[in-house]
Amino acid sequence: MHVIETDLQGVVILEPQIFGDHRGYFFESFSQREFAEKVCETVFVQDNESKSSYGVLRGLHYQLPPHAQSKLVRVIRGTVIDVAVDIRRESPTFGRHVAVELTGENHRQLFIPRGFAHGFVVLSDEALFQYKCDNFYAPQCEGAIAYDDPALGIDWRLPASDIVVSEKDRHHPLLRDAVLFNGVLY
Ligand SMILES: Cc1cn([C@H]2C[C@H](O)[C@@H](COP(=O)(O)OP(=O)(O)O[C@H]3O[C@H](C)C(=O)[C@H](O)[C@H]3O)O2)c(=O)[nH]c1=O
Repeated sequence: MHVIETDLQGVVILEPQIFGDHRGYFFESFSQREFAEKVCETVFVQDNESKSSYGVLRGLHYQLPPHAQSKLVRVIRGTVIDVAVDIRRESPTFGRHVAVELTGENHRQLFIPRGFAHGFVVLSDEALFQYKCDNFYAPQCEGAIAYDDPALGIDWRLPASDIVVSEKDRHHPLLRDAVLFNGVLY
């Protein structure tokens, strides 16, 4: 597995070693040993899967401490732009984001540590999205910020008219207000 640093400390891209042959391909999609050796010691406790059609945007979500989650995300089929936003108020990269294209072909994964909001948008007709979390779902501690907050400057690569969100994701605060009204994000 090859690890690629990003502009945000701790957010890394993982490129697994793919073994292709006349039958197709094989790769280890996750190894606790290699992850601990090359990324960090964390124990994932929950696997999630979601399927979304073209234009669906899920995010920008996070869980507040003590239920904050690190996530290891990947696309089984399709293409997404996956985004992590630093929401740690004391961080020198507070409010900065990385955006990475994850596809069923490039097999890339993104590790998003605790302290980041996460979301993705689907560029293909459909995307099958799978991810590991190192803390359980805690809806009472869910937080979110507006995916289209101008201060974040995220290029979702689609016309706004193509973006499809849940009713919930239509009404999240700007990061600036979330800091004010959510108190400490982190
Ligand atoms: C996240 C989650 C949801 N659910 C249930 C709750 C709802 O009845 C249903 C759909 O939930 P939601 O609309 O919050 O799903 P997403 O919009 O994909 O939320 C996720 O979107 C972004 C991309 C994230 O990184 C988070 O993991 C998560 O917030 O699944 C569960 O039972 N367990 C869970 O861990």
